[in-house]
Amino acid sequence: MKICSLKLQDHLSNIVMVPVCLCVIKVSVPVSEVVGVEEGRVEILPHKSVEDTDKDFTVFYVKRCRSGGTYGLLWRLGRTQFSCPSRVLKDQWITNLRTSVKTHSPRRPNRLLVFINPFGGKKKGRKIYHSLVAPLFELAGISSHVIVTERANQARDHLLKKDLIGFDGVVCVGGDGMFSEILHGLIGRAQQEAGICENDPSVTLQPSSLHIGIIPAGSTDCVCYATVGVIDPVTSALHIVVGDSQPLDVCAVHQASAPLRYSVSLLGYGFYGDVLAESEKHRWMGPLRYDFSGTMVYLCNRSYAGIVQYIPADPVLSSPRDRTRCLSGCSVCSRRTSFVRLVCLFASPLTFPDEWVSVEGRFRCVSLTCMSCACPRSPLGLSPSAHLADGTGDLILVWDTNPLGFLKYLYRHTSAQDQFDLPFVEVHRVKAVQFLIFQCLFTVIHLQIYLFLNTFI
Ligand SMILES: Nc1ncnc2c1ncn2[C@@H]1O[C@H](COP(=O)(O)OP(=O)(O)OP(=O)(O)O)[C@@H](O)[C@H]1O
Repeated sequence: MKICSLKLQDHLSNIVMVPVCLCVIKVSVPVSEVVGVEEGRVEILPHKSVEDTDKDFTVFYVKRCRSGGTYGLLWRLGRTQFSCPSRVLKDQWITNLRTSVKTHSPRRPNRLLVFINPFGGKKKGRKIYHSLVAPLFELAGISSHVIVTERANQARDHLLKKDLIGFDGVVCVGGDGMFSEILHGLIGRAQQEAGICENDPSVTLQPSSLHIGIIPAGSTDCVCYATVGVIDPVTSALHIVVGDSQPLDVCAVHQASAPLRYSVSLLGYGFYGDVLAESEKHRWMGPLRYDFSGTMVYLCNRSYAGIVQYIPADPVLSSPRDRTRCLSGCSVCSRRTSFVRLVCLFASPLTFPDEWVSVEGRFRCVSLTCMSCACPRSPLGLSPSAHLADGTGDLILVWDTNPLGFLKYLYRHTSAQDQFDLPFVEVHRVKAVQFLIFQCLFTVIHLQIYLFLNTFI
C-alpha cells in the first residue's frame, strides 16, 4: 500500500503527492484530471473494493501510458491512498479536493444519456459499459440514464422526439454506425428546435448543444480511433469524465435538394460504398464481414463513370500531402473562427460557377474524408493529413485502373507508403463537392459538432 503526503499548490491547478517513504517519487496531477476522491482505501477497476478506515482517503486521477503501435496514449485510472493524523483533517481534505475539482473543471458532464448497441462489433457493448465505464462515471459523480437499444434507429428516434432537458451529453456505446445514428438524431433535433429546414442545402445548419461521447464497442470504431488515437473504452470514458472535447466537421450530403445523410468520416462512392453496402448483408460475420465483402467487391472489378466538381480549399493553409497529423489543439483547425459555417452555398444543380473545378471520367472510387479515417486496419487512414475541424474535406479520386494497380492502392492503406503517390490517384483538399452519376447529384456541405474527446499529450 502506498501512503503519501499531499499538497495542494497555491494556484490549486495541481496536486502534488509525495510518498512518506524516503525514496521520493513525486506525482503531480492537474486538479482537472482528478477523477474522484473516495473515503477509505478504495479500488475501482477491475473490481470495486472498499476498506473503510477512519483516517484514509483515496484519490483517483488520469494516468497516461504508452499504447504500443497506436498514435494516441492510453489513459488509465491512477490511484493513491492518503493517511491523515485525524478524521477531521481527512474530511477537510476530501471536501476541499472535491470542491477544487468542481471549480477547475467546469466543463465536466453531470448527467449523461447513454445508448448501448448490444449487437455492435463483438456484441460486448453491455459488458464494456457496465464493467469498465459505469464504475468510472459513478466515481466521478456522473449520473447516467442508460438505454440498451432494441432496434436500429431507436437512439436516433429518441434524440429526435424525447425530452433531453438536463442532459449534458449523449454517450454512444457502439461503433461508427451507432455513432452515425446519434449524430443524425442530435443534428436533426437541433434543426427542429431552430426551425431550420434540413432539405434546403443553402441553409446554415445549427450545431447541437449536446456533446457526443464515444465508447468504442463496434467493428471498426474509426471515429474513435481517428480522434482519440486509440480504441480503448477506459481511455474514452476518462476523456468524457474530465470534460475533454474536440470539434469535428460534419458533412451534410444532399441528393438534389433532399438531405441524404450527415457524415464526419468517410463518404465513399464506388469501391468503399459497395463494400459497406455488401458488408451489411453479412453482419452475422461480425468484424470479419469487412474483409469478406472487400474481397468480393474487389473481385467484381467495377468502375463508375461520372462528373466530379469541387471547390478547392485555400492551398496556403494546408494540403492533403503536407504530412501533418491533425490532433487536438491543431493550429490549422484553431484558425477557424466560427463554430458553424456553411462552406458551400449550393445554387442550383448543374450550374458551375468559376469556383468549381470539374473532372469527368471513370473512377474506381470517389471518396471524401472529413478526418484521416484511421483505424487499426489502416493506422494512418485514407487521408493521413486530413483535419478534424478545419471546414474542409479531402477528395480522393481513384481513376479506373487495372486490378493489380488498384490492389496496390488498397494495400498502401495498411502501410506507411504514400497512397497518393500513384499515377491513377488524385487528392484535393476541398470545401464542397458535387458528384454527378446517372443523373443523381450529391452535394456536400459542412457544419461542426463537438465530441467529448481527446487530448493528445
Ligand atoms: N438493438 C439493435 N438491433 C439491431 N441493430 C441495431 C440495434 N441498435 C443499433 N443498431 C444498428 O446497428 C448498426 C451497427 O452498429 P455499430 O456501429 O454499433 O456496430 P458495427 O457496425 O459492428 O461497428 P462499425 O460501425 O464500427 O463497423 C447501426 O447502424 C445501428 O443503427
